[in-house]
Amino acid sequence: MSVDVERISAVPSLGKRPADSHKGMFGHVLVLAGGRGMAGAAGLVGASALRSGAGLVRVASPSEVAPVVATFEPSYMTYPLPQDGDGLIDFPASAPALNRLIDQADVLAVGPGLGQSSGLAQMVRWIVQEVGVPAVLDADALNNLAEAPGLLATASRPIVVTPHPGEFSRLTGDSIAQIQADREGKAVAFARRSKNLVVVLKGTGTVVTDGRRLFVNPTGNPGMATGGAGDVLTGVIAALMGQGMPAFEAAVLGVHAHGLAGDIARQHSGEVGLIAGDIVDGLADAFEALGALG
Ligand SMILES: NC(=O)C1=CN([C@@H]2O[C@H](COP(=O)(O)OP(=O)(O)OC[C@H]3O[C@@H](n4cnc5c(N)ncnc54)[C@H](OP(=O)(O)O)[C@@H]3O)[C@@H](O)[C@H]2O)[C@@H](O)CC1
Ligand SMILES: Nc1ncnc2c1ncn2[C@@H]1O[C@H](COP(=O)(O)OP(=O)(O)O)[C@@H](O)[C@H]1O
Ligand SMILES: [Mg+2]
Repeated sequence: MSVDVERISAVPSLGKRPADSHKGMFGHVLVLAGGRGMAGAAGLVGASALRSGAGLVRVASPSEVAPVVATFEPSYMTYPLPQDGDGLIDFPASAPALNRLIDQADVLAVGPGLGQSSGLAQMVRWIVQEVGVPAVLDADALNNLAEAPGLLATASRPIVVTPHPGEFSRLTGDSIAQIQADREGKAVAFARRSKNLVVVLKGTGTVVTDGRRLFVNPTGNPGMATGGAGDVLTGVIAALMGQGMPAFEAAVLGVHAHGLAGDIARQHSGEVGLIAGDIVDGLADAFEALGALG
């Protein structure tokens, strides 16, 4: 179906770092992710944000999950939050700690592995409505918003949402088949709910749109159909926003670099053996390649 938007094919680049760079110049990312049994999701977001150039990454998770997340990667910091009986972040009990962490953050990456609860639904609504820091919302951040997707229209700062078709179906009420039949049109319509909203509708040929512009990603491969591949994308886009890229540009570069990292990972692991950590490992070469082109 044809959509009335400006089609973008050029991929923005990060630019060269000045010789006197320091980590304060490249953004502090706060990751809110992980729940009982899903420590890996938090680790993948944090590691991919670091591999995408973030100056500093903090990962906050439920108290039983945070020490596990800490064992994956020494280069990010981890913060245990009060948890409920199911091992999920307890909100509003976590609000004071979250306020302190958010004060130190340039961008939030929220959702992978969080789980769903009434407290988490309250937390995500609070983040959308009350918190002024730009954010990437993925996975359970979106599932917890499914009862009130209209709140995204009220966003007063840039928000990037990164649903796969199943999550987009929960947000919009359309079936997965309806979404897949009109990926561009559905993504553009949703993005037009707010001037601050960027939609990244994932899957083969991921669609990125702010409602005015549209990019369809050519990179990536079926080896990326593996658990955690999307968690990696969340960290990539957040890191690029933290480095000062506007949300739409960060989403376009992030999606492109993530797919390229997957293509690089395929050279080593093949499509069958590829796992999400291989995509994290491919990011360094992907950004090197894009830097050389840009
Ligand atoms: N290591 C960890 O800790 C990991 C933790 N993770 C965390 O797990 C949580 C649950 O997330 P999830 O995505 O696995 O489950 P869910 O939202 O029910 O999605 C499945 C539904 O979506 C659909 N669907 C999806 N893609 C589609 C496509 N391209 N095209 C078409 N349909 C598509 C699919 O449809 P189906 O094929 O079944 O018809 C099905 O209905 C979440 O918090 C996540 O962050 C994971 O990241 C893994 C690693
Ligand atoms: N066949 C494919 N071609 C290109 N990209 C793919 C393919 N399959 C999956 N991906 C990418 O992998 C990621 C999967 O994300 P998601 O479904 O959220 O996984 P998870 O929640 O397990 O991390 C998305 O970025 C998606 O575009
Ligand atoms: Mg996902």
